[in-house]
Amino acid sequence: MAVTEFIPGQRWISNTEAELGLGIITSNLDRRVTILFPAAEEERTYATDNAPVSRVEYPVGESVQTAEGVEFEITERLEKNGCIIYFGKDKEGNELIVPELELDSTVQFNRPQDRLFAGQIDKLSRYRLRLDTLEHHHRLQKSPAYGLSGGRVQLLPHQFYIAHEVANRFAPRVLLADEVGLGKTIEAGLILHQQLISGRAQRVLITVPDSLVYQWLIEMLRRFNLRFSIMDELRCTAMEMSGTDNPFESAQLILCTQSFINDNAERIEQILACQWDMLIVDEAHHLVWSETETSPLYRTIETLASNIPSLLLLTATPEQLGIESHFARLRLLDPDRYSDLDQFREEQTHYAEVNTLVQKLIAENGVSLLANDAALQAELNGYLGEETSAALIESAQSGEGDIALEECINHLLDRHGTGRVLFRNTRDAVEGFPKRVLHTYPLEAPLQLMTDTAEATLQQVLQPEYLIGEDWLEQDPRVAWLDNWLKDHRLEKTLLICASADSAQALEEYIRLRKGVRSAVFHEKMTLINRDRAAAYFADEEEYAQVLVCSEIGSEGRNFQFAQHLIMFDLPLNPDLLEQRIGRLDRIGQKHDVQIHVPYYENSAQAILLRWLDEGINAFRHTCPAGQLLLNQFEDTLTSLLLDGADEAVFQELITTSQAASKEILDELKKGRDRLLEMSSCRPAQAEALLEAVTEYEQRSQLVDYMERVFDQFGVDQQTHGLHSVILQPTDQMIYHRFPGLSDDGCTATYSREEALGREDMQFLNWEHPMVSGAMEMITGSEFGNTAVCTVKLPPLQPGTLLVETIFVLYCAAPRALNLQRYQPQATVRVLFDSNGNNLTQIITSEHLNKLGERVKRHASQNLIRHGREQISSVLEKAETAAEQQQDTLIAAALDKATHQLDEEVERLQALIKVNPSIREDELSQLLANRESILNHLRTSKLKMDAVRIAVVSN
Ligand SMILES: Nc1ncnc2c1ncn2[C@@H]1O[C@H](COP(=O)(O)OP(=O)(O)OP(=O)(O)O)[C@@H](O)[C@H]1O
Repeated sequence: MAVTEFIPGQRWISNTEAELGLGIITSNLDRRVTILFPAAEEERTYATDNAPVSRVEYPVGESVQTAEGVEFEITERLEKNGCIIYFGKDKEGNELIVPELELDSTVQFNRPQDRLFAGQIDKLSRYRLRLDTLEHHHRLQKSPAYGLSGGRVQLLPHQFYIAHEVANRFAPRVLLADEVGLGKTIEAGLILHQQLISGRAQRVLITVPDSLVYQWLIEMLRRFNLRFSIMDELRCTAMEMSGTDNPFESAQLILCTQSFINDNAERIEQILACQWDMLIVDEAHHLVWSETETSPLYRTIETLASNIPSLLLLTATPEQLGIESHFARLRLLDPDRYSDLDQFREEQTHYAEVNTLVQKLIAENGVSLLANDAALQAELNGYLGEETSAALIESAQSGEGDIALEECINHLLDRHGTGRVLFRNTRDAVEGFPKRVLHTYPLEAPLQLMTDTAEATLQQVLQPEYLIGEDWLEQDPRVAWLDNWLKDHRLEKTLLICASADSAQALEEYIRLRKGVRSAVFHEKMTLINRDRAAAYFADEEEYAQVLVCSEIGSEGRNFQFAQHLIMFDLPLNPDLLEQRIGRLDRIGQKHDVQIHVPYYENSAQAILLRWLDEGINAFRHTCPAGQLLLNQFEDTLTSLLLDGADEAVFQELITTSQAASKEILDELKKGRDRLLEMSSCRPAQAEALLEAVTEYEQRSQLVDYMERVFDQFGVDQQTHGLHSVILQPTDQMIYHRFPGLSDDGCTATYSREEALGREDMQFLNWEHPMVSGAMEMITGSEFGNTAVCTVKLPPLQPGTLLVETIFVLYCAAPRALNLQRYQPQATVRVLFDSNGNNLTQIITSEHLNKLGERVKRHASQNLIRHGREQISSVLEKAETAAEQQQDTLIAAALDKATHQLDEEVERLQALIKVNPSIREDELSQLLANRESILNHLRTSKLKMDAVRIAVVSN
């Protein structure tokens, strides 16, 4: 660039820092030019021969503003001493004379045409990246897997089915009740992630038992890239002392323990003062409720639940505290629907009838029954109404039996199942779990216990260390047995659970200090940090504790599936607690059979309980969904046997009747609610289709290609690390100071889900990772790559012809949560005209230009644009007109798709509401309101020019 071109008073704009606004040349001395940017109050000095700036000259007809904010349209321009004087008229028709020095400095050149004429021309590679970004963005938003594929998790059908079912609702309120260890935390994470990504939720509160707070923190971060802030009394007080009014306002995602908020009026008030979108409560079986008494924790959660739109309750053992508490948790989800306990009890009995019908349809001759069996058809009428069932029967009769059958079952499950509020997958339905093997070790009872235990309490007989007295560690044969067992299994990680924290503490101290065992302890009386330290020591792969001694409640919900041995130092009376214990090891990720070891005294209460749990109700080797019901039924007989000693005949009778009752209840559950529940918790065909959509959505090779270009353009250094992984490092050449999701130290990242599952030290790069979505947002939300100039050799065209390619997007200022893109038929509208006004859109494609287009140096491009400005402007006008002609068709197509989909959803919900009381009225009104809002916004969409590429035909 010639030195003389910079003249003080001229207006220029920075090519690399457009956000500085319009600059003024203040000096041009010694081959250095200084530019003041008044809007940003910044000054820059550049070498005159390579200053990254462009001259700004407005053409006649353009509307601009003076520094005082007066808008005027330019009618004439005059150049004087290298600077321009603009003449124009303001809105009132007053004439103005404005030297360019007095123009508004805050202008931003974001529109592609403005940038183009301001000489801000991007590289061709950036232009192409912008267009690809728009396409990817649109494809992702339209996919049914949108929001669900970002987690570092295995693609398990039962989890994705639930997540998809729930995440697509507005303000979902559900109870996630999969059996222990099937991944409720992951399901909640998937739902949460989807709601956050789609903009349906922004502020989330998770509350969990003390022992799980860090586990949740880590799971959310490493699996879903969600960074929660832990809030506790100390942190709140510290924040308040440093001037924060309400500590809960300080973050969007907050995690706290249930003990912290329990009955804590002041903190609850602060929580309620914030606007939350979602509340997640883990181990929700702690929320105790009966018709006569409500626990403080229940009341606390009830207060929050009635103020927060979306609610996820998680428990593996929903009926652990009885049907009342189960009912009460459902009541938290929907107080209107669950208002009467007796009615609820009654309803439970009807599930069997629906299930019988479903089972008939599932049977081999289901299609023929549907088509021909008058009795079944009459029954169907009763459940689905005349219209629906007639249509189904007719399609079954006209050869579309399989489709009709599937639809019929779906309708029945939808309308008469429990699936709307309650999801429960069982191990029987989810494959791939290892076996459970029980080892029992009869021991001789210590002398004290052989004599007088008549006055003993139930707790004492079940935890006999309380009977033995202070020196139990020396006297208790279970301790000696443990010592020997650990010696024989030195290399095996073992989890030991006993009921009480005190016993756990004493036992661990004893085996560590007296017996030299590498051990750690974990119970509710420890600080959270120490608990997590102990768990980490146990989990360590090299320097690990051989045994982790846990109390009952302390270990609830924890992940210890890397261990294979579980010692039950005592046994809980409640089979659900037994299941919780086994569930620490028997969880997703367990690679071996689970070995359960139970040392017990012969002829003691423990021996009785062991046999009842094993022989009577088969609770060790298999999950026992009937556990609570069986305990209710037999608790009196069982406890009197435990306290008074075994009368063999009575005991045998107990075992036999328990077996029979267990079988009966299981059969009943299979016939009724549980079978329906299981079917509506995961419909395999839909789950499979969803996982296919997730795999399709992932398109790993496209992502690799896309991100390589992104990193390259943004100046992030990438080195190949492995077959699917890269090392990413920020550099001094980055075009912005920071790259989203990339820390100053850089990171290693893999594109492979399989590798990411095994290598937690690596980031899992997928379309929803913050680095990828952040980069996409940076590109589409800014002017990045929205102008380009190239030359092309296209022999039939006259050399010198200008080709103007314009890209439009259908734009609408709507809340993100409405996700309007999914209804739009295409990502962009492309129009291409030559300078003679010929529409060549169909003849010269983007691919042609991408392939044949050759780079033009910046200075030459700027000159070209300056000289061709008039021609280009008139072509751009034509392009806008041509695009506008498509606008109505596009909007109509979007409206059509949205109406079709939303009407279907509304109809489904309306039909459901008539027969299934689990649908909340507000769900329907919310859906209707959203439908309205989506359609209204779509109607106001406008095509907006997003990018321009000028190609000059060369010879
Ligand atoms: N899809 C998945 N991919 C990888 N790991 C998973 C997946 N689902 C679950 N896991 C792992 O399996 C274990 C059990 O999952 P999770 O803690 O979510 O189960 P849960 O049902 O909440 O258990 P609990 O009933 O004990 O509370 C965890 O270690 C979790 O990380």
